[in-house]
Amino acid sequence: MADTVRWGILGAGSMAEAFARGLAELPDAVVSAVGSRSLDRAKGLAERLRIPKAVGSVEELVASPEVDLVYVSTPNHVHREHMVLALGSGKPVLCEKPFALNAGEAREVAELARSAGLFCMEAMWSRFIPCMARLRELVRGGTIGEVQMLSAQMGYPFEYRPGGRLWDPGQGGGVLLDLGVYLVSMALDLLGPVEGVVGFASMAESGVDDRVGLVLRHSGGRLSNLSASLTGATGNDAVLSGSGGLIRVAEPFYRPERLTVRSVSPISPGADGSGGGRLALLKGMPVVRSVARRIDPLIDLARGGRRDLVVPLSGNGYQYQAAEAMRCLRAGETESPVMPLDESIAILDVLDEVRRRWGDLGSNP
Ligand SMILES: NC(=O)C1=CN([C@@H]2O[C@H](COP(=O)(O)OP(=O)(O)OC[C@H]3O[C@@H](n4cnc5c(N)ncnc54)[C@H](OP(=O)(O)O)[C@@H]3O)[C@@H](O)[C@H]2O)C=CC1
Ligand SMILES: O=C1CO[C@H](CO)[C@@H](O)[C@@H]1O
Repeated sequence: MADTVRWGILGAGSMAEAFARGLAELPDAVVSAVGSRSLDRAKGLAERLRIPKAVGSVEELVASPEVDLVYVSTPNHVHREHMVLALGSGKPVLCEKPFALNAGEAREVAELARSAGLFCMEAMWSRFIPCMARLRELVRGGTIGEVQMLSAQMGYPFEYRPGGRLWDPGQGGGVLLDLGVYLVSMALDLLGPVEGVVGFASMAESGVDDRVGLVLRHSGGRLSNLSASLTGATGNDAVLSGSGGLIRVAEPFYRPERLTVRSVSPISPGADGSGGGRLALLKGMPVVRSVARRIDPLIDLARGGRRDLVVPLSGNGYQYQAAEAMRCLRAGETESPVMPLDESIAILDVLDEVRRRWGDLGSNP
């Protein structure tokens, strides 16, 4: 492999452009070709970003000899087909989220990539943002004790456009596949494998899910409480709770630059329920005991302290996942340890189960 990795971008829409702009942060990456169904659209992007080659079909793009690595940024319903074409042409692949429409499709692609010995990864860019790497370090280092729960939300009031990719069931639209995928990815990343899931949704007129609420049960009794919306604003932040404190991941949690860590020491109620070990402290305070009991957790927060950690990102943040794909390619690794194929399959297993249960629970029309 030459020093510079030559990317071929499949799709010429908004994400294709954002990804190409992100790549500009990497001195050892170039975009050598872009392809879309419409040659004009591919040419438009090529002109704007000075990409040397534009083609008007998926087949031409994946067959291009000047492409080392294909980035798939077409709509969800064609991810499987486009990855199969790229891998079939002997090209490693980075594919936009969601990796596929369901876990069955994801397993098929994973098998193909593995049997061909080619690199393949879902472009779950949030996992590669430096602040998220720092969060994983904190969690593994026991900063908040035993990690027990995640609460996260993601939502924006998108304009309702029935033919658009978000709203069209035929293109794999819906909030679960567009935004829910980030929430479930984060939950799996931080709390481990999922053993059970329940969820409710509201449905848009077009037939896609436009709001969802999920509870995931992870191994060891850990829980995630997740919600997503295509119709309204949410906090877009996340809180990870542990036996010894909590970490707040600042908005937007999928591309964060700040973590707030709060330590909370254990509350051990005495025989009289007055706060036990805190008694000495409480006694010194000019408050009655019943009030002290109520503010005990707040005292703990104040004593444990609060730390803000700022971990800035550069550019638009899409380059970090690309850098990992390039590292893997050079190292001869066919999967990234940060986002292996089994993780993409596990995410879709959860999304499949939620969708299956909606029917079971009769929560939707
Ligand atoms: N990581 C992130 O932050 C984001 C990720 N995404 C993901 O990126 C993907 C694309 O989204 P976005 O860029 O917004 O979508 P756009 O509609 O803006 O672009 C889609 C592109 O795919 C092409 N295309 C559509 N259908 C086909 C087909 N059947 N065969 C070949 N090309 C096709 C279109 O070109 P043509 O007109 O020529 O067909 C167009 O260039 C989605 O999977 C989405 O989930 C999206 C936004 C943000
Ligand atoms: O992946 C995504 C990231 O966030 C966007 C909202 O800002 C989504 O619409 C998009 O699909």
